[in-house]
Amino acid sequence: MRILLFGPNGQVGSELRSLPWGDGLELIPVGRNDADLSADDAAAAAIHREKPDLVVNAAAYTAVDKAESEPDLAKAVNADAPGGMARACADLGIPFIHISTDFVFDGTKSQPYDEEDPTGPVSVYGQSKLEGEEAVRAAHADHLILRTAWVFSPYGNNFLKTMLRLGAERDELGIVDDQRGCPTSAAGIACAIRIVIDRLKAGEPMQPGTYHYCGDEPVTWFGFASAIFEAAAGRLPGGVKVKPIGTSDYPTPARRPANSVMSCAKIRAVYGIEPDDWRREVSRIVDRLLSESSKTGE
Ligand SMILES: NC(=O)C1=CN([C@@H]2O[C@H](COP(=O)(O)OP(=O)(O)OC[C@H]3O[C@@H](n4cnc5c(N)ncnc54)[C@H](OP(=O)(O)O)[C@@H]3O)[C@@H](O)[C@H]2O)C=CC1
Ligand SMILES: Cc1cn([C@H]2C[C@H](O)[C@@H](COP(=O)(O)OP(=O)(O)O[C@H]3O[C@@H](C)C(=O)[C@@H](O)[C@H]3O)O2)c(=O)[nH]c1=O
Ligand SMILES: [Mg+2]
Repeated sequence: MRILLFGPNGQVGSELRSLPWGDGLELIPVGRNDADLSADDAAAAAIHREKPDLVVNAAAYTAVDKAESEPDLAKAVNADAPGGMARACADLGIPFIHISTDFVFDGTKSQPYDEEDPTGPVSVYGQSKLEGEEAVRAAHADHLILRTAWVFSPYGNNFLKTMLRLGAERDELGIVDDQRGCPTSAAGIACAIRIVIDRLKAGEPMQPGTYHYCGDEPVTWFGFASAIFEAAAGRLPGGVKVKPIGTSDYPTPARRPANSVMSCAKIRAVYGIEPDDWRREVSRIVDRLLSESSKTGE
């Protein structure tokens, strides 16, 4: 089974590449140099060229604040490109796995969001990702849209790495304590996707549709930061104090949902995939990053 992967150098893409492949599964990475997803039809051309058995899209425009001033680029990468991928997959009659976000919700629900809950993005990024979902659904029935949230990993840009960097530079950090969500390791997302792939390899049809997959325990960004600094305890130069603040104390170009906690009941019921144990993953990744930086003397 040949699997074409868009976004191989992002957080999720890197974790997917680091899984053991072979044994009947071949991963074909298609990076920015092979296909610039802001260009019309680049994605479809790559799919028609490679004729894979499955396409996984881990590429996206993920700079939430910057997207407010680059809406056309965000839409091209997050909406038009996945739509083109889905159409090419439909042409070839192959399944398509796409990743979306908790930021498609407006955050006004007080309970965890289900897959059927109404969407209502409050940012350009969220709107572009929602348009991507809609384009995929319209183009190809045999799709799986995995909505995830608050992704962290040793790779690329993410909140965990930002906290370790700022924590080493500053004595005190104010972190918003009135936005709740579910942190999710990129490794957990890669594992979830791999479970779906292994089922396909075993000859089972995909159970198409939209699924939520995220960390098992909701927190605020302040709670997430606190967990990161607990995991790093005693190992950051100077130490750092984390202070809870309100959204209004930390103005940003993009609005973010106040509650984007998602229920993972559906993916557990259909695929037997358990939510991510994000606290365990935070410890593992903080240990890895701090031991790497102590070796390189950074
Ligand atoms: N990060 C998060 O907190 C969350 C992410 N998600 C979703 O999960 C998925 C994976 O996210 P994550 O791994 O964090 O993303 P990253 O930002 O780490 O990686 C995204 C990848 O997309 C590639 N890409 C961006 N623009 C283009 C382009 N024009 N042409 C080709 N490639 C491009 C980047 O390539 P390059 O390396 O060359 O820049 C990068 O490798 C995305 O769909 C995202 O929306 C959902 C919820 C939370
Ligand atoms: C750096 C920093 C951020 N914050 C706040 C701002 C914001 O509300 C929150 C998180 O900031 P970030 O910019 O790191 O996170 P952000 O890029 O908004 O994260 C989002 O990315 C996209 C791609 C998604 O799909 C979402 O699920 C989510 O993970 O923390 C502070 O309060 N203090 C700080 O010092
Ligand atoms: Mg960010």
